[in-house]
Amino acid sequence: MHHNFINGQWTPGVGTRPNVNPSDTRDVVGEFAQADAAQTAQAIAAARAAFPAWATGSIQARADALEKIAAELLARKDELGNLLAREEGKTLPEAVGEVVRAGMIFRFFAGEVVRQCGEHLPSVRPGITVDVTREPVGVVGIITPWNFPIAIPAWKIAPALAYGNCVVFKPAELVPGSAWALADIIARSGIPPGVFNLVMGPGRAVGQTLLESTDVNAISFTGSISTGQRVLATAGLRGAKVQLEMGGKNPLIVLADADLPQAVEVAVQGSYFSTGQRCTASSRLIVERSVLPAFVDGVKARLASLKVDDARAPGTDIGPVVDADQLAQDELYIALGQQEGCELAFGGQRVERSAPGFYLTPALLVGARADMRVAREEIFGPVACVIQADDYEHALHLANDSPFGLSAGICTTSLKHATHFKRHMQAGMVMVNVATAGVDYHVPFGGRKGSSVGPREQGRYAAEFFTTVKTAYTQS
Ligand SMILES: NC(=O)c1ccc[n+]([C@@H]2O[C@H](COP(=O)([O-])OP(=O)(O)OC[C@H]3O[C@@H](n4cnc5c(N)ncnc54)[C@H](O)[C@@H]3O)[C@@H](O)[C@H]2O)c1
Ligand SMILES: O=S(=O)(O)c1ccc(CO)cc1
Repeated sequence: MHHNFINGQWTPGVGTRPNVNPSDTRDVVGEFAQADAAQTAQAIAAARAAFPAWATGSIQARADALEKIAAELLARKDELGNLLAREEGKTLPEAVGEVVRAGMIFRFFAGEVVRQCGEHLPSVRPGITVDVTREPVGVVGIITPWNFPIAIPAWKIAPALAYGNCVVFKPAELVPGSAWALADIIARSGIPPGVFNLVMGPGRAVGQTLLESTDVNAISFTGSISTGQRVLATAGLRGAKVQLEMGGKNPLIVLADADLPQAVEVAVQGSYFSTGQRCTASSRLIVERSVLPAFVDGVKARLASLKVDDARAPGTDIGPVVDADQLAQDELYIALGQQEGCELAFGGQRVERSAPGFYLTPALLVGARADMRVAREEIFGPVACVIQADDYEHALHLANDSPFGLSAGICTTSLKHATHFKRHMQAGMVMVNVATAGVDYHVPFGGRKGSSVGPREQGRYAAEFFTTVKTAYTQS
């Protein structure tokens, strides 16, 4: 049994929930505690009580704790990657890579603890000086989705702790294993009781309590648009600081002058790896007319070479979809795309493997138009659609015609078009001859329009959300 971690104690929940392997639904990864609103309130109270000492305590102790967490994550990358692949379904190399990303994030923020700085300025008034400093926000509620079970928690928890905040962490119901393992490592890192708390359980009980509690000063959320809107309406309305990372409908433009084999690889990597379950996945492939047939043939040939199988089997390129609901959603959109007039040029079929799992072949819809639902709504599976463009200007117009603005890419050998695209694409992250998915851990991450609310995550920009600025005037 895996308990919640509240005020330095492993604490049984009010119920339990099994964690099921999507590659083999007969395999139960473990039983995990489920909290209710009252237990969540205990965690919030513990974080509140721990905050004054943690916020003003030794920064060396903070840095040492984060470095210890980083070192253990990196040392156990294979074991934790195996757990992650087993509970979420991304392939073993992808899962090990995610654990390494989590370790590097903790290492980065261990360094940031001792690199915090402020400003000392002259005042416009004689005899007065001004200091601008950053202070922690307080108690931070961290609410995460299932698709990056350890990296997303790491990139919220590490900066929260580094800048002196206390944390109540509520992971997604589908992937408590990696969250629990991370909590276990944090619990042994030397941080005082109450500074970090893990509360597993349903969004409507645990998450909602975090949103409503006036003892929670900030909410950092990654997940769906609908839940994000609820976070904004509840926590935002009561004045909490709110950071939302939500969906994407990320375009990849392929121009006639692109290196075509490279463009095919960039498209396949971005659209289908990690089973397409990345908010940065390329789900709209916007292709200039003259190269469209060759591009589609290239993508189909590459997809045919991919092995869809158990996430942990050697040689698997694409693991299963995360659960039955997501599989049904993927299939619904594939059928909808065909009803809207697309041709299903490849895949989109359930496949049987040696064990019962949620296996779907990567689907390519050709002949999409910008107004179709498959071209506007996030599917969050191994499904991409191809939209024809007349030229670069048309392609850019189509790419920007979206309620989302997270990541966007272009494949071209034209410096002129690449430069124009980087400036005029309305997205938080733009890529030239690089997949829309696959980002560094030390630079800002986030989007525009309906994709994100609040300051960027990651790198030094994380300080914007996890600290609040103070201006001090001193008459000498
Ligand atoms: N932009 C990004 O950085 C990014 C990254 C990964 C995933 N996503 C998005 O996440 C979605 C998939 O993840 P998901 O299905 O886990 O999303 P989700 O919104 O269903 O759940 C996210 C988290 O919110 C919690 N939650 C649910 N109801 C809640 C409530 N009433 N109050 C508070 N918390 C509540 C869930 O329990 C979970 O922990 C996709 O839409 C994807 O685009 C975005
Ligand atoms: O684009 S990816 O590098 O795959 C990536 C990693 C982590 C996250 C977390 O939101 C998103 C995208």
